[in-house]
Amino acid sequence: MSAQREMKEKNHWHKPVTIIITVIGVMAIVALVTVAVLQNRPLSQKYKYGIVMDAGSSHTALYIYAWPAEKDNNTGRVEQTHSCKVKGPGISSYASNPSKAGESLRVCMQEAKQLVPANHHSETPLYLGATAGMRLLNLEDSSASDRVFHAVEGALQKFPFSFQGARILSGQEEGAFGWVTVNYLDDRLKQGLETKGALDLGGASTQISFVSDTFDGSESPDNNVNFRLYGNDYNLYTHSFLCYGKDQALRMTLAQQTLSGPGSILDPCFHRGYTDTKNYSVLYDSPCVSKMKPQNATPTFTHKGGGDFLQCQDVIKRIFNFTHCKYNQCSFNGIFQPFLQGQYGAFSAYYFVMDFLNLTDTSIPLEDVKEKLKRYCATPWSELTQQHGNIKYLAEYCFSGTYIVTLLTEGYNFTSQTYPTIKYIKKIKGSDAGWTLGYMLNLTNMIPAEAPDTPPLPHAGYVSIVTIMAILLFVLFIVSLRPLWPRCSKQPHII
Ligand SMILES: O=P(O)(O)OP(=O)(O)OP(=O)(O)OC[C@H]1O[C@@H](n2cnc3c(O)ncnc32)[C@H](O)[C@@H]1O
Ligand SMILES: [Ca+2]
Repeated sequence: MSAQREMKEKNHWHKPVTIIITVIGVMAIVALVTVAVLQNRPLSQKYKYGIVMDAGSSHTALYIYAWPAEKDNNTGRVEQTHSCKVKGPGISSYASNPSKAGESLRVCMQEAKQLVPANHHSETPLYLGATAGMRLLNLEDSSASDRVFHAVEGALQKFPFSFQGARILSGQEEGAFGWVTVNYLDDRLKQGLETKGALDLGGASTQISFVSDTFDGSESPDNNVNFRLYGNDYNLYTHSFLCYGKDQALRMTLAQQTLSGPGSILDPCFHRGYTDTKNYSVLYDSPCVSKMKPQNATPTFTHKGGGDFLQCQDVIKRIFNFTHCKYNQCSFNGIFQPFLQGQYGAFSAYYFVMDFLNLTDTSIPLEDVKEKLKRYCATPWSELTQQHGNIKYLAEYCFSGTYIVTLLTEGYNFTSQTYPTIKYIKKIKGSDAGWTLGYMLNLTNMIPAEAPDTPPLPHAGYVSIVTIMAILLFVLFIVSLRPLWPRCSKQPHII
């Protein structure tokens, strides 16, 4: 028993001072880890919002974007949380009744008011950007375009957002911001990866934008946009072809076939059995074709389908001018274009049309794409309407598919080899491909010119290291108390 008492006396762990030191040590380490972790934890996710209205030639769409409030500068963080398609045509169609243009936006704006939290309304920027439809109206009748903008601005100002104005984007801006959107959503900008080109086919204009090593801007400064994003310089080639969106291209193709003012035409881009009566004054009511209007023609003509892909390609080719090029190389209409390079994302009507035709898979060889189009165009109109009902755009898909293939190959010089570099896309990571996101990122300065400083460690790594170090310190502390440990080996044997 005396040996047991002696052992208890030698066991310093039972000394109050040792117990106090150990407890304080443990508390200090727990406090250290807690403070370090809490101090550096990511702040609670508060969001900021931005709204962009895309006033296109064929329709207007509203997009709501949201991003974590404390991380404006981090790429890939801004996401589209909602989109709303405005009912009715594009705002340029309201030239003779501008107040209706403003009214048409109301439903989508009400939706935005519901979806953006009320306490964020006044700090949420709202932009409206108009593209080729308003560009054409502005060319045709600038005071009519001013009246439309006036009505639209009046309607948007009535909402509680921070309205930043409505304006026409230049073709350059439209092309460049489409490229920014695609590469931002793909996370290529921040990581300094090779960028993707952007192909946008609208109703009234079409844009091509890409980075090419052979292009430094000197040959054609009008087609050059320079960006410095996240510490990388980009020399972007971009061009917007006004009148080469699919609706205006269809007008031009029809105009090509009615130059002499015939009473009827057999259009190879429409299906056999298709027939419609069209008004000359309606067809030629656009600056893209107004100069070609035949004199002394009857008011209407009969538009009949011939259903022939190859002939359709021939009439489409006639709207492209390949005769002059003052540069080393051109796409068409004497416009400079450097060598194609890298991958391309093709969106808007490129996607709608190729999706309908089941041709979004670009691993299908270009020759097979043409063969499928040939068969599709040769399908009688009655068979198509039986199969699909009377859906919108049905009559136009033969033209549109043929136009896309012709624009890409004859216009932009894509070949059978380079065709697979194109991907037909609608959305990237949940956000629509288009110029709107790039436009907002630019106007809110959300993409910095220089790469932002990032903490050397992500939060999880930081927490792990602090915890491991604290445990290590604790173990060392315990080991350092070794002289105070009970000496088990010298314990007297109890017999
Ligand atoms: O860029 P701009 O030229 O101003 O025109 P937009 O912005 O109005 O043009 P969109 O990309 O919205 O649409 C391009 C064209 O595709 C048409 N379109 C929309 N949905 C379609 C679908 O499902 N199938 C075929 N065409 C479609 C639309 O009417 C336009 O003619
Ligand atoms: Ca558009």
